[in-house]
Amino acid sequence: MFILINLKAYPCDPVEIAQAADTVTTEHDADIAIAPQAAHIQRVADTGIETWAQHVSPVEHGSHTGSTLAEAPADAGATGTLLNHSENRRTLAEIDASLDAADRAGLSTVVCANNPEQIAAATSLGPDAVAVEPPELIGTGTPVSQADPDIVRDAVTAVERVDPEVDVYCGAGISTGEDVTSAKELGADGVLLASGVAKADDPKAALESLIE
Ligand SMILES: O=C(CO)COP(=O)(O)O
Repeated sequence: MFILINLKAYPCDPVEIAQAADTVTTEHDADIAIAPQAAHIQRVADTGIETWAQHVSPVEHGSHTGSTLAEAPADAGATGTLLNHSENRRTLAEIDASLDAADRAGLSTVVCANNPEQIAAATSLGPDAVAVEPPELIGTGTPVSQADPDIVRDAVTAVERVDPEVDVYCGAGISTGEDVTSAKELGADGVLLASGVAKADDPKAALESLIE
């Protein structure tokens, strides 16, 4: 199971979390990546942990002040990017153009979506993976795999119908190894989480509990 940890804009130490994730990854042969703030990508990537951007803009080189050109996080060491997170929703046209930008920069892609219908639409754009995250469960500590298992099952079915090559992740409220196992049993290839690690008093212990 791939475990992608989105640090959002939480007041955490991204390098401390990255170092802990790198240690846990090595000690337990786990598959963990960290998505920090854009300005922290280089320092996080320098720890050796797989590093992702939280978003890249749907632009090429040019007059795009304030945008995140896909090549910038890639140059800083990122190998993938989230797109269309629930807290950063984009139009279908923008997601499509951001996917082109990520491809151009050699970044892997996960397109987030609220429900199986949006997951089907996102899958049709050809990302590497999609992630279903019901917004009402984000940050609650109540795992989607427990509160709404059908949304995960239906997302998996939707992806199989549109493009079985695309991986399916789920997220919202995930914080324990049990949650990760439940997600796997529902057919997910990975999980996306944030507060369970970014807000933990002991991020290393939180990471270890995820892969138990
Ligand atoms: O939005 C999320 C990951 O991108 C999920 O957040 P929580 O893990 O805090 O529920």
